[in-house]
Formats: sequence, structure tokens, C-alpha cells
Amino acid sequence: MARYVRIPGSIALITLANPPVNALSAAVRRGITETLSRAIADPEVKAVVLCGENGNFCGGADIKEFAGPMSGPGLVPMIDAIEAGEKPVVAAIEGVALGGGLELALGCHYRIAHCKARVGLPEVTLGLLPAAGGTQRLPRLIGLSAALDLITTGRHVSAQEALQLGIVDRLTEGDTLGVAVEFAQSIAGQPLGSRRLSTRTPACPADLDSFLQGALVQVRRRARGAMAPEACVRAVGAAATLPYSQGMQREQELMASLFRSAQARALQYCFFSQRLVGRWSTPSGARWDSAEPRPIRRAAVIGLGTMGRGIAVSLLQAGIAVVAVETDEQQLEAGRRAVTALLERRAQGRGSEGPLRFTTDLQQLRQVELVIEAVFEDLAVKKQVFRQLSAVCPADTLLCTNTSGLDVEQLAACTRSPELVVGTHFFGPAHVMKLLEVVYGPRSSPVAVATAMHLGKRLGKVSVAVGNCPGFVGNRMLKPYLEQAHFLLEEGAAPEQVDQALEEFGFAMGVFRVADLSGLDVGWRVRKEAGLTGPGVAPGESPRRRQGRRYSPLPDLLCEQGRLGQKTGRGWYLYEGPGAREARPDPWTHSFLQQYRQQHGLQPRAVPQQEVLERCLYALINEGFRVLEDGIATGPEDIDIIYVFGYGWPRHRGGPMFHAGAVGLATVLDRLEHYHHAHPDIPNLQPSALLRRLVASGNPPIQKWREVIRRVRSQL
Ligand SMILES: CCCCCCCC/C=C\C=C\CC(=O)SCCNC(=O)CCNC(=O)[C@H](O)C(C)(C)COP(=O)(O)OP(=O)(O)OC[C@H]1O[C@@H](n2cnc3c(N)ncnc32)[C@H](O)[C@@H]1OP(=O)(O)O
Repeated sequence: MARYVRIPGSIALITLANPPVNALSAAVRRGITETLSRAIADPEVKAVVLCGENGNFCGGADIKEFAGPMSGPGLVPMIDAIEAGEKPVVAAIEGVALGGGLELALGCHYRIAHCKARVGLPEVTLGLLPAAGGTQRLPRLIGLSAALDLITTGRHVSAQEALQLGIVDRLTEGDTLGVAVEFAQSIAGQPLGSRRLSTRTPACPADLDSFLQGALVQVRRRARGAMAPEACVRAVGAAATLPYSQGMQREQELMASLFRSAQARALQYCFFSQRLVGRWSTPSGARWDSAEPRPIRRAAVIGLGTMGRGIAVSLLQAGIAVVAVETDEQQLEAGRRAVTALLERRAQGRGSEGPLRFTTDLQQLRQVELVIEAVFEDLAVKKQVFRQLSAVCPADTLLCTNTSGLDVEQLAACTRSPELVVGTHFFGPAHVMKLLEVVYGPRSSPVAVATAMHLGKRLGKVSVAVGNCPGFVGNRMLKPYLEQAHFLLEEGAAPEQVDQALEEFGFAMGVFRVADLSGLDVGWRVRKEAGLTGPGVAPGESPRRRQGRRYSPLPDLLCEQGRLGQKTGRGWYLYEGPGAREARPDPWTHSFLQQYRQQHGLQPRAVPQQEVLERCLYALINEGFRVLEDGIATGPEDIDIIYVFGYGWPRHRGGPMFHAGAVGLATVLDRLEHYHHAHPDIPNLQPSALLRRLVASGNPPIQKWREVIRRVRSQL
């Protein structure tokens, strides 16, 4: 909808009214078209002001409409009509002007923004391009280079930057609408020719061809198989090389190639899933809309290793006071130096941080409302810390453990108030990575979950509430994926071949590069504790079998050779030296694998790329279905958001569960059956009951999986 009023001073005021963000639904487009005609036809009206209600100008096209047939007036003719009109139209921008919202404002003759407003063309993040003239008007307003940056990254720009770039004409700290109305009165009757952006010539770099070529190379490197960034470069290129009308035609053609693409569907699914996971619930009935989070003003971080330092920085940047605790003065000093350096590096342009105190004295925790324990990943050590915390902290302090997979309930059992214990699984570096798994144990109270979820949001994270099991959601699913990668090496593949297949799929780094980066000793320690390698293994057990199933000792053997990854200068790959980052295929690894296969009588074979992808990804996806069956994740969206934000799953493929649906569940089932038949000693390849049930239910769309999941769970 759009409301129309004529206000004193011969100004027509058109207000977009479609809460919460005034998205340009068919009804809003109709409303704008009709009210604009009214303003143009009314001889009393000298100028028009366009604004949005509830403090937001416009969040862009209504993304929900993209899934169905589009109806109602088109955005392009509507914006063209505003620009071509003989009466000046002033956009009064509060809140956001994004996507079609900014394109609408670019069709207006002037733009006045509130100093807290944000503008941008984020279509690329939805697998699209700004196809209501954005790729043609913005370069004509701010030049090709700046427009290309905004359009290919989709980043939001502050009002101050928008003013500097020339996107908006004026900023106000006060009443945006009042300023816009006054401004409209002041320019009524002035010629509009130069204010029509479509008539301008864009400012272009001197060597246009090589500039555009360079931009294509850059987005291809950054986007790893995503189509939209490349289409954006081509559309912006058309603004530089073609007259406006032909540029618009090119924009429409490129949009048509993206609009119904699988990538656009995947990215739009991610957009809505990211919001859906905020509406969490737990099997015990706790819910986002009934559990009240506690306010957190003071927190403590126990342990200032890499994770603890990042967590402390995250809390401080959210304005929370932090007490940082280490066991001795030496560790404390190292932690203090590291945290200070991180804060200094991130300080430019940031707001003020909360106060920070360092101590070795746990008694200093009497005032804090929340503690995040981030000590060494060892259950016995963590239990000891939780006993101490429970003794010194007030009984109502929320106690969180930063663990990547240990049993949260065992830690809760060490405290006086087990209902106030939750897991907060941060991803490293904790002040950078966007994901937070909030792990509720069987006794975690609704308020504890709500507080941790709310804290995540305050820290700028995407928080996902998950149940308690070894590895939670993310690391539990990672295990079968890693296992398959190791089995593929045994069968004849090389690490770089497996990595290449995964990187071509869209992962920023393949599994072996990631292992080298994180350090191979991390998994080695976990396997030792689980009795899979080291002294805990029963004498006489075959090296390639553990607990009745196939096992690959390859990563253990590498660790035994001191090859721990980048930190030792060698792992699956070879590096220039310890700490170096550029991975080179290592002849040592190849001959080591050859010897290993000979020693175990394994006949190497050429492993096709398709098999690499299917075995690694479908094993991971299969575990995802089990996670859903077990109620550890509430819906497929939780898993997908965890993988997109925490594990480098390519966003344009929507996450593992979305990918399964896109490939076709029947195909995934069929391939898993095939591989399980070929490898009956790998239980992870046995298709899950839920996958079978979904296929039997006719491969419903992912939005309908929850119903099937509920039925399967109730029968288990
Ligand atoms: C064959 C070829 C045919 C071609 C025809 C097509 C022609 C199309 C022409 C032009 C196309 C233009 C494309 C666009 O404009 S795409 C949209 C671009 N806009 C965006 O990407 C902005 C998306 N929104 C946001 O970034 C945020 O929501 C923000 C506006 C910053 C507000 O953030 P916040 O305050 O944190 O609130 P939420 O994110 O939780 O959002 C609140 C609810 O509003 C829903 N929402 C937000 N934006 C939209 C939107 N554009 N469309 C629909 N719904 C939107 C959001 O989902 C939340 O609701 P819920 O929690 O129920 O999911």
C-alpha cells in the first residue's frame, strides 16, 4: 500500500506502508503508481515527497513474491515514470533504502537521508542483480568504479558514506520528512533535466576494458562459482558501453538468466532461514517468543587461549564489561597482550568497548552475570572449572562452555544450578566468525537458552539453538565427511584431488587444506581420547577397523610423523616453513599413501570427481538427516545455516540439506544405497530412516520437511 496526502505548501506526500520494511509488494507498487499519477494530475501539487512509514524507507522488492508468478505493475516502468515526471520527487530516506528501495530513490530527483540511514544494492546476495535500473543509474550517479563495488558486494553503506559518494544529496540529524518537505518546496519549479540520472554519462576509468576484465577476474576468485556477481559486472559494464535504453535491456536479459536460477533460490532460502533460526524452540517446549532473555552487562571469560581471546573481544565490542581470567601470571600476561592487540587492530571506526579487567583470581567473578569458559578442550579440565565456577559465582550466574562437542550435561552436573548451564560453541576466530551454536542440555532452562541466543545476536552472530550430543550439529556431521575423505585416499585419490573437487563445488578450502590449517593434532587428540588410536586400542585390533567398522589410520600416521599441518610446515601438503600458508602438493605424501596401500593390499583406482563429491557430501547430508531424526536440530534450516556460516558451505548452494533437496532426495538415497552396498563396513553410508521417509512422501519441498520429521520422531 501507499498512502497519499496533500500537505500545505503544495506538496504531495506519498508514504509506503507495508510493515516491517515497506517491501515493494504488488500492492505497494500499485499504490505508488496510482498516487504518483494523482500527484502529477493535481494542479495544486508542485512537488512530491516519497517516504516510508515506521522509520524505514524501503527494504526493496518483496522477496517472498519471487517464488511465485510476478503480478502487478513492474518496478521499471514505475521508476521510469517518477524520473520522467515534470514535478520534482524527493526521497526522504530513514532506516534503509535497499535493493529496489534504493533503485526507487535513484529514480527520484533528490535524496535526503537521515544520518543513521543505510543504503545499498544487496541483490547479489540473493543471487540477483539490481534490475530496476540500479545497474544503469548508480554508475551514472557515482561513477563506474564505486557503483561496481557496491553492486558486486551488496554491502550496506552508511548515510555518511552515501553522502560522500554522492548517492544522497543531503543528510539530516533531525526530522527527515520535515527537511525533505522544506527542500521540496525550495526546488519546486526548477528544471529537472540534470536530475534525471538516466540522461547522464557515467564517469569511467581510463582503460575501461582492462578495468572490467579485472573486475570479472576478481569476482570469479571471490565468488567461487556464484553467477550473480559476474552478471552484475556485465550489467554495470553495459552502463559504460551502451546508451541507457540498451543498457536497461541488457540489465533485464542478465536478470532473466538469474531470476529463476537454482542459485537465486538457494540464496533466498538462506535469507529466510537465517531469520527462521532466530525463532528457536526446544523439544522440552522452550520457545523464542515465551522465554525472556536476561540482560547481560558484565561477563567473564575463563581461559585466554585463541578462542577465549576472540570471545573476550566479541563481548567487549558489544559493550559488555569483561573479566578475563587465566590460571597464572605468565598466561595472563600473554592473554592481555593478545587481547589488547586484537582490540587495537579492530579499533578504527568502532564504537566504545566495555571495560576490561584481567585477573588470576576467580573470586573476582562475584559480580558477573554470565561466564564463558574457554579452557582446553578436555572434559576433566572443564569439569574442574565448572565445579570452581559453581562455588564462586552467585547461584543465578549463567555458566556457558565454549566446547566444540563435549557433553554439556556432564558439565551442568558439576554445578549447583544445572538449569543455568548451556554450551556456546564459537567458531574461530571467535571475534570474526558469524556462527554461534547454542547447545541446550536436558536440564537447560528456557531463560538460559534465551539469554545465550540473545547474547549471540548482540555479538553480531547468527545463533542456532541445538541439542546436546557429541559434536552437536556441525562437528557431528563433519565426522562422516572427513572419514570419507580419508577412505578416498586409501582407495587411490590424492589430497589435492579431493580438495579440488570440493573447491570446485564452492568450498573456499577443501577438507585437507582445512585440516592443515586447523592442525591435525586436534582430531588426533579426540581420537586418542575415544580409544580409536594410541594406547587405548585393544591389542591385535586391525589398524583399518575400529569398533566393528572401517577406520582409516592415515591422519594418525601423519601426526606420528610430526606432520601436524601448517604449524609444522607439513601436513597433507608441504609448506615453505612452519606457519607458512601456501599449500603445495607433497611428493612425500604421495609415496606415503602408495606405501600404505601396498602394505594393506589395497589396489589403487582412479577415483572420479563425482564420487569424491557424492561420498563426502552425501555422507555428511545423511548424518544431517540423523541429526533431524534425533531432534538435535529442529529443522533443515538450522543445519544449513550452521554449515553456511560456520563451515564454509557455499551459500549459493543453500546448505547441505537444501542441496540434498535440490539434487533430489531420491537421487541422494539411490547414491547412498549404491555406496553402502559397495562399502557395507561404513555404517554412515547406510541411508537414514528420515531420508527414506521423505522420499516415500514424494520428495516434499524443504519447507514441508518439518511435518515428516515430526511424524518420524513420534514413531521412533
Ligand atoms: C524473468 C525476469 C523477471 C524479472 C522480474 C523481477 C523484477 C524485479 C526488479 C527489481 C528487483 C529488485 C530486487 C530487490 O529489491 S531484492 C530485495 C533487496 N533487499 C534486500 O535484500 C534487503 C533484505 N532485507 C534486509 O536486509 C533486512 O531485512 C533489513 C531490511 C536490513 C532489516 O533488517 P532487520 O531489522 O534485522 O529485520 P529482519 O531482517 O529480521 O526483517 C524483518 C522481517 O522483514 C522481512 N523482510 C525484510 N526484507 C524483506 C524483503 N525485501 N522482502 C520480503 N520480506 C522482507 C524479513 O524476512 C523479516 O521477516 P521474517 O522474520 O518473517 O522472515
